[in-house]
Amino acid sequence: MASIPQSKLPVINIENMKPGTETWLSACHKVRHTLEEYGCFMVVSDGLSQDFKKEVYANVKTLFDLPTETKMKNTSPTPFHGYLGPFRTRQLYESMGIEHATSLDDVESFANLMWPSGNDQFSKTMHSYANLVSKLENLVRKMVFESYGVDKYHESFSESMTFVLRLNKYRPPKSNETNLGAVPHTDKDFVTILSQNQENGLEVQIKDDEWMNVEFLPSSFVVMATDAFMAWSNGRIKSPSHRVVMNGQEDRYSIALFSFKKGIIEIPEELVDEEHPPRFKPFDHFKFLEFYAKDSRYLDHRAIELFCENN
Ligand SMILES: O=C(O)CCC(=O)C(=O)O
Ligand SMILES: [Fe+2]
Repeated sequence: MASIPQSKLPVINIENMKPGTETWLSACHKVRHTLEEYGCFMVVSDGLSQDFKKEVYANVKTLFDLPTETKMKNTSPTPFHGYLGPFRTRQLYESMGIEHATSLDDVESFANLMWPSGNDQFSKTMHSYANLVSKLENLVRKMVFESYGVDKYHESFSESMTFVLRLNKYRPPKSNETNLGAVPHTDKDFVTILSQNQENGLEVQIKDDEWMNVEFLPSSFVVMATDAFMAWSNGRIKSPSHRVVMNGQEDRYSIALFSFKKGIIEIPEELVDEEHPPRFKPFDHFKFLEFYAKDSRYLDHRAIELFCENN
């Protein structure tokens, strides 16, 4: 079991390992056990150099500096995939979505919407970022599948994955405003991978009444499990509740890569037995997202429970 120093997210090294080696297998188990216990961990990645990160966040800031009516052109038929302006439960928040961000054409289409003659630098940078992070997403899933002995499903699962890159901005609160940038919630994609500029604010609920302040290390990402990943694992993996609290005086920017599976997610038969009867019926991931967009009565894991019960 991963042991963690008091109030620090576990940091796991998952890069530069050869599948099949003992180091690899032991890392796979560590990833799985940490996701079962905490639902999230931190990865320090060679790919996120200080220079690259600066370039990524400079581009994100340029994007948010555009007029609101331009940003509102970022629309999508899929819920939570386009522009989100500040709203009642997220007054400090503004967010944009780049769908299929691992395809350069799609990032360019997004940039063409935002800037009349496109923005090559933005497109190249965000596309490289999306590729780096989607590789990490793939690796995390592979490690968990392998640790559960269901690696044979990994490849076909990966072929059905699609990614949206969500760029977030949180402004500091005015004196009469709440400092809650994002209310407590669990994520509805499959694996979330987060980074931030230098401003902290993410908090993860470790126990009922205990919120852990996440301090991102340089070059780090936070890997977070979700309701869909929890359901796939028949309830073994934790979908941690998290929130954003703005204590600083500077704008906070973060980027979330959300992965979604096109089609049905079902519990592998290997994770079902007499002691572990299936807790979730097979479900269509995007239909779950549509359901959640219409019925957001529960922001936490109860949403997937309700959806699977009634579909
Ligand atoms: O900004 C962050 O660090 C977290 C964002 C988040 O939780 C989300 O977009 O679901
Ligand atoms: Fe989230």
